[in-house]
Amino acid sequence: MFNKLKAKLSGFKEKIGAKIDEKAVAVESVDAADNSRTTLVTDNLAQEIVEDIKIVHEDTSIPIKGSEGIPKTVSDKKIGFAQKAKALVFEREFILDEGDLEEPLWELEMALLESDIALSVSEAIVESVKSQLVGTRRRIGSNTGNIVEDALKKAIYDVMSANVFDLDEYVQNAKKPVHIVFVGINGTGKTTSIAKLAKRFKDQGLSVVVAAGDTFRAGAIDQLAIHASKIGVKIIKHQEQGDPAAVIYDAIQHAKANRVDVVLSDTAGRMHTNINLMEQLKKVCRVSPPDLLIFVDEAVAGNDAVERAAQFNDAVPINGSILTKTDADSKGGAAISIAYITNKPILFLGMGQGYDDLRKFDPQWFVDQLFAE
Ligand SMILES: Nc1nc2c(ncn2[C@@H]2O[C@H](COP(=O)(O)OP(=O)(O)OP(=O)(O)O)[C@@H](O)[C@H]2O)c(=O)[nH]1
Repeated sequence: MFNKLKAKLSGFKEKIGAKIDEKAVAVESVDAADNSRTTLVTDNLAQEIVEDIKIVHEDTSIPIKGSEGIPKTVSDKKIGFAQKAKALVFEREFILDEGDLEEPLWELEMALLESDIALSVSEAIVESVKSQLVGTRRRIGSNTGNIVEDALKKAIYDVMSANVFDLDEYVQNAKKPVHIVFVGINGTGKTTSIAKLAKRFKDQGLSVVVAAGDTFRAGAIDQLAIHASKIGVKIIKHQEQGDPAAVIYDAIQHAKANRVDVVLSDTAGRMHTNINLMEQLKKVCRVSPPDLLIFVDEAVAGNDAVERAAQFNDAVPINGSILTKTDADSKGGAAISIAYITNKPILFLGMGQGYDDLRKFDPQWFVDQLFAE
């Protein structure tokens, strides 16, 4: 899971960590020499100091009094050097500037884009890492790996955690029956996700009915019926090509009459551009207004899934997304981008074909996975 992205993040961590270490060494050598500035400075040592100053000078954009050019005499060197050392090192700390991070941050952005993370999301992550690292005082000898990892974790967590929403809690507390409609294109795992959620709610002690609202695709009704019988929940179905609004209406009536807690309505796969099917979906929502409309797509589709979610959200506002097939996803781009782009939470991740392979989305868990050994 997310192997390619993990490798890229780890590469970035090492690269930027090396940069920080390089700077710490340069600053530290200036610091060390500063402590001995009252001793006699030999020509060799003076040369070393000049080199140190060059490194520090190149490595920082902090304006330092007297830093223009390399001093010419040994005593000039001593004075210039002492001023620089004071400005850069304070109680064995040093400051990272933008120049230190420019190249690795550029590489980070490229790596994020290659991982199918949407452009605006990649930019937000890079900006966050930059603002966390640039201008901050770093203790010489502190663990650079941790510094970088913490910054990356926070940046990724922040873009993923828009409007986190607990569906279990919502369903437990909502007025019954709770009606949830599932939308998305064909073959992404919509029906399987409905079956997984039906089992989840049943395991939580709730009664569930599923509505076979995909009357469009041959075999879709049977597919849902097989799931329903395996899980042991009731299905309401009509004939193929029937009116989905009528099927779903019947499911709601059944739930009300029999005090069923949750109605999960399947719908035919469609794009937001499919006018007839979108009109059909609007009719379903008019006849039996859903409490929640959930968009389902596959994580492996990367940017395509994110774009579809955004387009769907514009056409028929969704309440959140389920991303399926994350077990087969090496890039992680859709999972990282979708909440930020739609401003609606990811609710669950599909992580396999079994009914229990559904994980409640937790941005902290996700971020930890990205940095797990
Ligand atoms: N590996 C993996 N496979 C999944 C996951 N979720 C669903 N699948 C598989 O994806 C395939 C398509 O799933 P369906 O549930 O039939 O897809 P759908 O979106 O309902 O498709 P339509 O009925 O055509 O609308 C099936 O073979 C599922 O077993 C998942 O999280 N991981």
